[in-house]
Amino acid sequence: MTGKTQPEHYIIVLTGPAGAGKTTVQNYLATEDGIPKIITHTTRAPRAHEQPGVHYYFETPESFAKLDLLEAVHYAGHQYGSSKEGLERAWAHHQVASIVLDTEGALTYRKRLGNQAVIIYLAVPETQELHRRMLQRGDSPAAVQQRLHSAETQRDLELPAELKDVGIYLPNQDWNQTTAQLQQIIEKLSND
Ligand SMILES: Nc1ncnc2c1ncn2[C@@H]1O[C@H](COP(=O)(O)OP(=O)(O)OP(=O)(O)O)[C@@H](O)[C@H]1O
Ligand SMILES: Nc1nc2c(ncn2[C@@H]2O[C@H](COP(=O)(O)O)[C@@H](O)[C@H]2O)c(=O)[nH]1
Repeated sequence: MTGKTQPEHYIIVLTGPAGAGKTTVQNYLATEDGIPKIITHTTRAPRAHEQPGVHYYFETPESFAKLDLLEAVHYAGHQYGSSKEGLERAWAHHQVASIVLDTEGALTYRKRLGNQAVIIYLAVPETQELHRRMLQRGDSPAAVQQRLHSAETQRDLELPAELKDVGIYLPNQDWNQTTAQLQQIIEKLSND
């Protein structure tokens, strides 16, 4: 026995409105810091570039109903959910993992995991910029309109009041500034 305590495990929860850059940041953390991504489940159809098991596990409403999920939400007409098994698999080999969630999911993770859930809210204040980014990503104009007008995207334009004291508010406009702030957060977690 060395008396040394085990390092804490963390889950970086990337949240914010549609098009804010959550997936882009998740990919960056995987490439730059070797932080594994937790793949979630959805009933929505894959986008042109998306592959099953890489971007999402794509489900039918029937297969989704059979999953054992840590949390699940409805977002813009589709179901999304994340499994406890996915988190445990990532934590078996890594101290830190990441997941992309809407703000409702972020709240659930915080309530269930406390300080182990590190909430990063990616902020892009101008709706026009979100619109531009989704079009640039290849979404159809109709899909962008539907997404931006959904109650969930409107809600996620702000960090929820319950997360104001615990979430990290990270404006994602200048990419160099975003990555500099991300590296500070990762360094702090690694030293814990
Ligand atoms: N700082 C940035 N400046 C300019 N464009 C950016 C920036 N960050 C991300 N993007 C671009 O914005 C688009 C949307 O990013 P991304 O798909 O990561 O958003 P998201 O938050 O995951 O969206 P959704 O919730 O709809 O899946 C992408 O084309 C991405 O390259
Ligand atoms: N609460 C959860 N939210 C999730 C999950 N997987 C993704 N998401 C969020 O849904 C919206 C829409 O995603 P999109 O890929 O269709 O643009 C976005 O905010 C994601 O962060 C999940 O398992 N649980």
